[in-house]
Amino acid sequence: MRRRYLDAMALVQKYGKPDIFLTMTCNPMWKEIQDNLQFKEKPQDRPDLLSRVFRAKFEMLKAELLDKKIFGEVAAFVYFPHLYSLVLKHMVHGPYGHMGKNSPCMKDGSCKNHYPKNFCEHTTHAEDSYPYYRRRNDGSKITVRRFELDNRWIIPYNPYLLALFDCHMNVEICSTLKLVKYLFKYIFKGHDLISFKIISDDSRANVDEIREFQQGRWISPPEAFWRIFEFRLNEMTPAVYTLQVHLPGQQLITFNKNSDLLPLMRKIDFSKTMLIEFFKMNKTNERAETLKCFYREFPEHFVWSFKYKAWTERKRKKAIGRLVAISPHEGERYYLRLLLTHVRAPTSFDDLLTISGQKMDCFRDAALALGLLQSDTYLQETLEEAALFQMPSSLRLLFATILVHCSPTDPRFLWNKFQLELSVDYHRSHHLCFYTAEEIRNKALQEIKKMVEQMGKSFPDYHLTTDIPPAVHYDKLTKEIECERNIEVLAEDLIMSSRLNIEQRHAYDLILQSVFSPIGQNFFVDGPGGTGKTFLYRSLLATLRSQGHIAIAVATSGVAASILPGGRTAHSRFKMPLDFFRNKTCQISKQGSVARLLFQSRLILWDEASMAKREIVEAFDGLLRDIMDCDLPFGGKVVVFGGDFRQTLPVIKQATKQTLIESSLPNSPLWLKLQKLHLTQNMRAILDPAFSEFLLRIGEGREPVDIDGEITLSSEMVIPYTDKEKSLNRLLEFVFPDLTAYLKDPYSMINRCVLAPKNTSVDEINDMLIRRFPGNLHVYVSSDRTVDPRHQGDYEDFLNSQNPKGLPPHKLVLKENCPIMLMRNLNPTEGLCNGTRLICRELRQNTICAEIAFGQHQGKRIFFPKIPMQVSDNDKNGLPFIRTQFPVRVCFALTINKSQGQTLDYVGIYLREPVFSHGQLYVALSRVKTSAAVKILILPGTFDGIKTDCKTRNVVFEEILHLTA
Ligand SMILES: Nc1ncnc2c1ncn2[C@@H]1O[C@H](COP(=O)(O)OP(=O)(O)OP(=O)(O)O)[C@@H](O)[C@H]1O
Repeated sequence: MRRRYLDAMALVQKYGKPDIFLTMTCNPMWKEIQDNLQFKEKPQDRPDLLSRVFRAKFEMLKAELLDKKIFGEVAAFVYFPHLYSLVLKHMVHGPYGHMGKNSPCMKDGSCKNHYPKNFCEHTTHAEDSYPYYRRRNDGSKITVRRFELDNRWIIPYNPYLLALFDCHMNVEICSTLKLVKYLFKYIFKGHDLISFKIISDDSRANVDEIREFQQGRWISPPEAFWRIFEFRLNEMTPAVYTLQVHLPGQQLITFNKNSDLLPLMRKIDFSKTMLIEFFKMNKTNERAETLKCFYREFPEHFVWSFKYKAWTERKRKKAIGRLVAISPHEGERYYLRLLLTHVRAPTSFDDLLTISGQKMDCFRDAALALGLLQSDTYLQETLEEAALFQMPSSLRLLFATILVHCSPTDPRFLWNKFQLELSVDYHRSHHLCFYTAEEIRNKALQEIKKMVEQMGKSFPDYHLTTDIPPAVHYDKLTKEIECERNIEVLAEDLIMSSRLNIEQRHAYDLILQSVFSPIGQNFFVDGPGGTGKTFLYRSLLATLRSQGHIAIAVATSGVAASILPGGRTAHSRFKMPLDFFRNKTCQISKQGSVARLLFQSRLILWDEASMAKREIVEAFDGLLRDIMDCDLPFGGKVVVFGGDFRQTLPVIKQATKQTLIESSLPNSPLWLKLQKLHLTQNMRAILDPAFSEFLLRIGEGREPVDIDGEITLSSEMVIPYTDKEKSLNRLLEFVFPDLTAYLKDPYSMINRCVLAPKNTSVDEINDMLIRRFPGNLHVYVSSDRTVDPRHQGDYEDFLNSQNPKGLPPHKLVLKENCPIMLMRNLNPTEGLCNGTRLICRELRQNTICAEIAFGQHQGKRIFFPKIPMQVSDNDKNGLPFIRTQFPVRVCFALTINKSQGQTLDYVGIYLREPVFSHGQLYVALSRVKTSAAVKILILPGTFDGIKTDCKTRNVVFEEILHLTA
């Protein structure tokens, strides 16, 4: 068994990805086969032997099954060259639904395991989701209990391992935390249980419920066999060392309750513990000195001898270390643990206490000085630090951000302490305008109030002063309108209308005509990437705004919103609930200021509507009908949607192709109500018509594919793969040829980007580039806490290792002048949306000062505090926690989905794995103006024997293109 297990592991290592695990059901037959055949060679080298055995067994079982008339339970017979095997009944799910209404998997009328699955040409492993296994629509069918089932009903299995070991065995990609939990549950859940009822023959006897229902333990014959022979049922590898953590002089010892303590005390050498010896090794052992390990990494390189109480160099076997869990209630011991998890190669307790040459009084202070703990006064320190910059208007925005996003315990204290710094510019102008101290104070307060209200909060809730005049009701109602009216119209946008091409001009005229006619129409501007949809919106917005009308601009994604003047995400503008699944209405009061704004608007533009779920657009329709008291679509307002269904569709976690298509706008009844305006001329790639034509073929899935379903890219576009490091360097050098040059002009870097399908690849590239970027490295460590404080001690390391989507990393590594992206909608009115790109200007301990890099607010300086951010409840890690960190991440590289809508000068596409969803390859390629401005690196997959430099997958859901044709 063990050998088989190791063989299986070898196979997995040979064929599998590093992040996979193996589950298997024990089968005593293996041992029998092994004993009988006396395998000298590895089984996979002797397919002829296996073939004989399996063939014989196959025939035997088939006969038996036929004899017992349970043939229907054999789902499929699979033949491999040289290998014969059976796929037993549990490899097929069903029949259920109309074929078997009482199937145990039926819940609320459908299968809780989501069978039948969709057909799928390739196995794809999307981000944060289960893998979608290949299920070819090749016409194969099997009859199970009178019903014909095809590939959609087959439970994932690994044909090679199945044939080799002849048992239900599968290899799964360990894609989610839930799956890991499931694996452990499988191993530790114990023996199968059944509940049985004993019915008395004598029906008149008294009913004894306790006797009637008993829980019985049922052991299957194979399990009994394994237990009798004491074979191992599972094993864990690598070994895990539990590392002790103790305060100085507080070493732990264990002893028998009957031990005589005095001799014991004399016998034990307290000077030697795992921790103290770890310190000693870091001072005296050459290897330890060069390795500079964290305490938890030490057992990977050294072995602890319990007998001699010493670490020696590890020669064999793998092991990893984990520090014992310590609750924050334990005080100093907890802080010591915190330091040990973040400080490399400490040489003593004193060394841990010494930070920047200064010895701290306790471990807590040391952790605080290293920024590992969030001090009670961190907000105060943040404001103190930012005040030194002497930029009072930015300081007021920071103050408002702190009020709204950081929930200070005593806002009034902060106001009293910093009111001078917050109003210093009014003090300066005091000599010119003769303001009184009271007036100056009120002016600063009014401005903070305005910002707080822009962020959607009520200013009086913060109780900064008692004497601030309450807002006039009318002001409250018009504040959103005022904000919209204050959006600056740029001169370059104003002249755009004179530069429109014929198609754009046609759309522009039609839309404006509708705006000024009594009954508003609704449009959908449909055009491939680069045909100037955004160009058209900008000219429309500029024309209407310059005439004093209200035109609202929203986009589905933050990045696309940041490109439009005054743009906001549709979610923030229409107050869509974050958990749209539970609550499907916009949180806007009909009497409120947003409703008034929508009422008065002449035009509402919604960019990248192809990325929005149809339910969101339907909720928006409901909102407008309600506000306008009109049952026409969108309440009779002129609403212009725009997008391209060749590009990426809504992002829905774990969604199948079917769900994605069903959730997109063309499946809504509203789609038919929208007048379609088509743009066809690619203005972005106007100078490279061949490239423009190639892009369309990619977008519409017309580029020819080979037998593996892959397209071939031109060799000029592809970076040849030699080895990962060299090829990746070539890609990065293409996009960022001279990183030092960007120090002088960081703006020249903002239109260069590496794109990748998944966040993991994006993080890899960002990490490489930030280290190569010139300048001093600043590492900001987040403080992570569980929502339920009781779990803090147990999960601290785990939380730090988590990198959930939408949250900044635990270790945020930044340098001055590097590009960053905002990860929260801090203040959309001031240009601070989720997706806004900025340039880091100054990095302090508690504040980051950055400059908006793009769009209408370009050049504006902003201070960011650390903000507590919570992972969404429905996140798959199953453990809600709060991370306090700067709400930004480095953005040399972006995911393809985030780049949608942008025009870039140079793009490097990093395909560590192929694209996994509709439109991704098209979006990535179509960001640039010519084919010379894009390079692609395709890493060979785990199973690719030969190099496939120029071949890659292009995922196009033709169904959605047919719907919109
Ligand atoms: N009429 C025009 N004259 C000059 N340049 C134009 C015109 N229309 C579009 N462009 C330019 O073409 C590029 C692409 O335009 P735009 O971003 O508006 O396209 P898009 O259709 O919104 O693309 P995507 O679907 O990728 O978001 C931009 O650089 C834009 O300035």
